[in-house]
Amino acid sequence: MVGTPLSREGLCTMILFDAEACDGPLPVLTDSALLAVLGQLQGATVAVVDRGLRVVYVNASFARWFGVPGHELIGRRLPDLYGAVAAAAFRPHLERAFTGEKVTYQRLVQEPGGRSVWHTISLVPWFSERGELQGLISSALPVHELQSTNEALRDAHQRLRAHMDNSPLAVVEMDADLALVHVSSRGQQWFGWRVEQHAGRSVLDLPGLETPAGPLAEALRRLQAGQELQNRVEATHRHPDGSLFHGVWFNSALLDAQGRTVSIMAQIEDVTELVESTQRLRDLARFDTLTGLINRGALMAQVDQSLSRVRGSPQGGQVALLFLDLDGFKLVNDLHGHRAGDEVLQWVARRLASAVRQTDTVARLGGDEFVVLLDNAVSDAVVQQVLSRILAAFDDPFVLPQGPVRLGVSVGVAVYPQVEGTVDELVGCADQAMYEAKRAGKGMVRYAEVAA
Ligand SMILES: Nc1nc2c(ncn2[C@@H]2O[C@H](COP(=O)(O)OP(=O)(O)OP(=O)(O)O)[C@@H](O)[C@H]2O)c(=O)[nH]1
Repeated sequence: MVGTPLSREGLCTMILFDAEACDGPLPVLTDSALLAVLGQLQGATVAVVDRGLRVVYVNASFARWFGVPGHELIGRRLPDLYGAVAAAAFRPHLERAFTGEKVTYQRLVQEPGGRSVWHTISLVPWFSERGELQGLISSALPVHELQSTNEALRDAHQRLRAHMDNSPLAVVEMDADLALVHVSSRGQQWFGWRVEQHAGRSVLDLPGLETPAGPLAEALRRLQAGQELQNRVEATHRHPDGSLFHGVWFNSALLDAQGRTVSIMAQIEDVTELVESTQRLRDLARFDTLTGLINRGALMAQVDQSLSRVRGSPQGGQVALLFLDLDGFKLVNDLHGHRAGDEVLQWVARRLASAVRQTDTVARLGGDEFVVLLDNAVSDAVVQQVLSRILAAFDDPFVLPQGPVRLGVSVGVAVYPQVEGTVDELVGCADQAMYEAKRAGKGMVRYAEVAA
């Protein structure tokens, strides 16, 4: 059939199926491509127009659409049939098709019953055997279901994206290789990631992750490997302005029918405030708020560790506890007020911290009581040296706005293993020795008694 001119009879035979369209004068169409195209258009609403947009062929469906016998449409111009508004809407498509391009577009069409239905409109250029453009074949097929489904999907997608962007969490979507696919606006803000800029790069290689090789990488790897469907992990990040933030990543994997991970979504919650307040609480539990030195509880834990280390070490070693109580401190409060007393305690803390070695520990037990713990390279000579520096730290007066204040200190010393016992016993021995120093006249140093 290809290449055979289509005769009036041939076309009429074809149009016999479209009885309404067939009566009346018919043009002779002479293109095999036209025949081929028309043959494939079963179920479609079809019209053929010449270069002047005059109708040369319509099928029954097209005639039904206009509610007139087909022959009444032959010779009429499309713009006249459809009206100016509709014609203006499809003119650009016609113009493209007249350049020789096959054009497909979708249009909401009012059906004869009044129902609006989405149609796919195809405009196929119709060429003569000599390659001259004769006109266009227009076909319309209803695609309502597909279109509605697409619209519903697009709506759902847009709603989901809007939810993602409104969420207080940052949402990051990755493919199975952890390459960035989508990042919500909050994620863009927190991490500085842009899909246009970072698409295809593994999230673990992007800027802003402080712990890329740590637990986060491991959690994502378990999802990639299909070992878990969801997990939760904490990680520390940096905002584009350089400030730190702590995030909890709630990750989930999407699997295909074969059970392979195809997508990973992370929803990240900013828990910086929580982490910082927990840290503050921990600090409060460990540190003395007035002086910033560690407190009694933290000191006891540290002495315990030091004793365990020395006891467990084949080389052994010494641990020295220097128990300090200020002499006549109550008078500072009484003379200058509690606030001045606080200031002196802060000064004492600073002077003690600079009197000891870097590896030594200074703690405030409460009131005017301090403990210095020496647990590293301790010898009798070292204890002596540190003691004399501590005593020297009280040589100079503490200068308050109210005037200079002179203070002394009494010190009790307990050195393990010369003094044996539990942490409490050791600290108790140093405390007892400090009382001996007080009794001996203050400003003195006394060693705890060594068990016979
Ligand atoms: N300013 C201030 N005073 C405190 C604080 N804690 C305890 N004190 C006071 O410190 C004093 C400690 O009492 P003592 O050790 O008996 O007083 P002291 O004058 O040093 O007596 P001696 O040790 O015998 O020389 C008390 O007056 C407490 O009220 C504090 O945090 N700030």
